[in-house]
Amino acid sequence: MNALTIKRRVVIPMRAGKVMAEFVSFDGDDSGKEHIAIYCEGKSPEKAPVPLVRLHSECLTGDVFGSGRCDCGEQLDEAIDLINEQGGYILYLRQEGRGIGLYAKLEAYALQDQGYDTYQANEMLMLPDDGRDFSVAAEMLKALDLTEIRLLTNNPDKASQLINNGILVKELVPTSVHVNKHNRQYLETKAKRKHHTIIFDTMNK
Ligand SMILES: Nc1nc2c(ncn2[C@@H]2O[C@H](COP(=O)(O)OP(=O)(O)OP(=O)(O)O)[C@@H](O)[C@H]2O)c(=O)[nH]1
Ligand SMILES: [Zn+2]
Repeated sequence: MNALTIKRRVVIPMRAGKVMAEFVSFDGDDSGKEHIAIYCEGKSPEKAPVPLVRLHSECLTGDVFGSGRCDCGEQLDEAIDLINEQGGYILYLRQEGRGIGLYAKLEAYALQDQGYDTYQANEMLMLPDDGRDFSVAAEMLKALDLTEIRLLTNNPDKASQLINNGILVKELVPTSVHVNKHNRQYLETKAKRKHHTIIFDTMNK
């Protein structure tokens, strides 16, 4: 993965002006994917000397349309709340469907409707069960001068990929789990097959 440099910083008032965020674009990524960093200064930045960072993989269905098949939309809202409070960054990574793209994710959903789990469905399509390479996130962090972070995630692979790419993850901050009858099996499968730290006894049915 090439080193990246900052291309542009632009302020965007989010949530009807209640959350002021800076959107940052980058030069140097040959993949052509338009990954974005979203920065909030935080209302009490002195309380969190090591910045909070969320790596969020794009999920059009969840992030934009509030799909109940996953919990991406709720997790994104939570991350915005936290960085607005504590200060920090969301790296919004254009890795729809864990890297397989939106159309393929819809194919995978159709297979899940026939009984396959979230990883088997990808494999049935001859696609990686999780094709995400987070080295680009490490390069985005370096371009932002962030080499020590607190990482908001339940996914151990995000932390290990960042560490392997030169980022010091000083703390793992768990993200909430938002369960419903449509996404329970998806969440359970992530915990079982990919060791996500998901605590089910706090989840509603
Ligand atoms: N292929 C596939 N992708 C899915 C499915 N459900 C959700 N996704 C994608 O999974 C990704 C979820 O990303 P994140 O929330 O950043 O990551 P995570 O691995 O769940 O880890 P956390 O940091 O703990 O939330 C998004 O790109 C979604 O589009 C599915 O059933 N199949
Ligand atoms: Zn989702």
